[in-house]
Amino acid sequence: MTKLKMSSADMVAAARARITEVETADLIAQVDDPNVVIVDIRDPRERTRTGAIPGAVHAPRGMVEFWVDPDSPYHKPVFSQEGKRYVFHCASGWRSALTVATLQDMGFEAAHLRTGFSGWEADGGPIEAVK
Ligand SMILES: O=S(=O)([O-])[S-]
Repeated sequence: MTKLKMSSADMVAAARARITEVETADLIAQVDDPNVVIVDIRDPRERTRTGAIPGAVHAPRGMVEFWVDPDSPYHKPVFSQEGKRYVFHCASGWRSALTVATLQDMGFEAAHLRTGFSGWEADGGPIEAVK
């Protein structure tokens, strides 16, 4: 078997060491804050199965770099709002850590929810159904 230069766990740890992590209780307290944009990068099936954070923007992980980039043909204006704080999340905080580290490299400021949606659910954060 091929020995990888870096494991996925190492990549997540390296990303987490250089990005801003938001605690679940803090994000629950900010869920209605109009200056906070929560971005869900999970797959549609995960969202349908578990529901989602109310008001969260869904951005498939595979498109995030293109959606935030104003020079990309795939840019989404939701990522060009002045004065907003962007907080990305996935299920357990691994994909969002890698995503936010990449966005940091691009110069796009964002944080991630450390525990992901699983922590949100466990801590009683509000959830809306996704069809
Ligand atoms: O990437 S993950 O933490 O949602 S498994």
